[in-house]
Amino acid sequence: MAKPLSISSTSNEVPSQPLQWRAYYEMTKPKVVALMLLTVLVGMCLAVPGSVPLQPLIFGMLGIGMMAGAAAAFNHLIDRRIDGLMARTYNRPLPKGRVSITKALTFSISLAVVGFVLLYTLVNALTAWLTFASLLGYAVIYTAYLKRATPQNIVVGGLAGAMPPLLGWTSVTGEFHGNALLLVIIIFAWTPPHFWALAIHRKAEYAKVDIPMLPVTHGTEFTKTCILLYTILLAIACLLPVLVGMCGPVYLVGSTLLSCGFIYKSWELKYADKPGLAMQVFRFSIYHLMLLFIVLLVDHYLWV
Ligand code: HEM
Ligand SMILES: CC(C)=CCC/C(C)=C/CC/C(C)=C/COP(=O)(O)OP(=O)(O)O
Repeated sequence: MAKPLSISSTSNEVPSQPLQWRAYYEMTKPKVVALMLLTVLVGMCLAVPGSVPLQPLIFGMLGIGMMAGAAAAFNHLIDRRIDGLMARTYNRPLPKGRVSITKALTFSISLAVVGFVLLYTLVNALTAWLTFASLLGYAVIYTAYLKRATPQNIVVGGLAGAMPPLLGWTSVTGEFHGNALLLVIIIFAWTPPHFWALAIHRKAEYAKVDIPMLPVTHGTEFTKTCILLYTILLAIACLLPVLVGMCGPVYLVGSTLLSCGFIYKSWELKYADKPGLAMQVFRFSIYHLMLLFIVLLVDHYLWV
């Protein structure tokens, strides 16, 4: 927390060329997009029995990945001022002046346009428009508006981040299906405990830049209660695929173990008086979602 804070949000110093690709790569939030692409892939695999047709598989992953990366880059652009003031983000390419605003804008728009054209021409129009709506949901509705407007910002804004399994599904089938929506609901319920755990740890920084994250507006204890309640809601949501007959026993056992682990960590966060628990919950959430979708995939190929 005692890191030096960057100040300039407009510096246009750009370092020598060879390392610049790293700055662009960083703006796409590659680890977040990688986990999203896993959920896209699982959405594709669950949409059809047997193997996924190659064209939607390749160009769907590519187009959705590019548009999600573009959305993340727009987030870097819009948030460059507050990012420069927070210890977690002050080193990002825009506040540090590693990439100019004009170049970042050109990069984001190009990535979004190429991604959209790939999806529209080589996958299908429904997926292209749904992905575009997700991009707008994250870059415009969440980042530019909700984030600064309400402590429920990430609950509503989380819908954009929850869309990838549906995007994978429609890439392959060209139509909506209730089962894909169940996967969206799971990520939607997962997002608040994922983010609020981090927000507890970074509460002072969000307060400093006037972003009304839940721990800032309603306090740490209230946020811990909400995390626990959402984790229980998530456990219920994780049972829905079994209840509709979409998944089998491997998923039931795997997801139940993961749910118990997550509830245990959230319970501990609320009731144990130990330091570092908030970041443990945050890290656990990432492994939880990754393993959950791997288990979905394993179950699908063993079950179908
Ligand atoms: C509105 C919804 C979401 C919010 C507000 C949010 C917030 C965040 C934040 C602030 C971080 C950065 C932590 C850091 O810099 O140390 C982060 C990390 C991460 N998030 Fe989320 N997240 C959301 C949705 C998602 C979704 C839908 C996924 C994947 C499906 C995801 C996957 C990840 C991963 C993998 C990381 C770790 C990245 C790294 O280590 O570089 N997040 N999240
Ligand atoms: C097309 C499509 C599927 C779009 C989804 C795009 C996407 C990358 C969503 C990620 C959600 C996320 C990391 C939110 C954190 O933003 P923040 O501004 O609260 O966090 P930060 O301070 O780390 O930037």
